[in-house]
Amino acid sequence: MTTEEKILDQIKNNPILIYMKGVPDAPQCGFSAKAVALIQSIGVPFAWVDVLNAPFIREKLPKVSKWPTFPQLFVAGELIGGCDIIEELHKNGELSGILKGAVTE
Ligand SMILES: N[C@@H](CCC(=O)N[C@@H](CS)C(=O)NCC(=O)O)C(=O)O
Ligand code: FES
Repeated sequence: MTTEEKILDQIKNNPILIYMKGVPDAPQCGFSAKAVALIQSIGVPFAWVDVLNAPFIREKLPKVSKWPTFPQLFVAGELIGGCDIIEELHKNGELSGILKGAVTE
């Protein structure tokens, strides 16, 4: 499997997936820490990939998703965005519905 195929596979098979730096219990960057904390605050199960531990994915994902930075949140196969967008969706009350909708699909 190529790195791109692996990425597409991960996105397809995990209804909520965050590519982040570090792991949810020990994020290695403030942006990833904030993003994952907001997702955790909704209380839905989610998958994660630590790009610091997956250098090929770190290199390839921005080309696949056309999003240059980490974190990157995918819900139901679609890119939602990074930390700023997750924060915005949390503030305007949309994050919960987006995440819960994906889990019960
Ligand atoms: N404003 C961005 C902040 C994220 C960001 O700037 N990430 C940088 C530093 S962690 C990044 O991923 N750079 C590319 C890399 O490290 O591979 C967001 O909303 O997610
Ligand atoms: S690792 Fe330095 S800003 Fe994210």
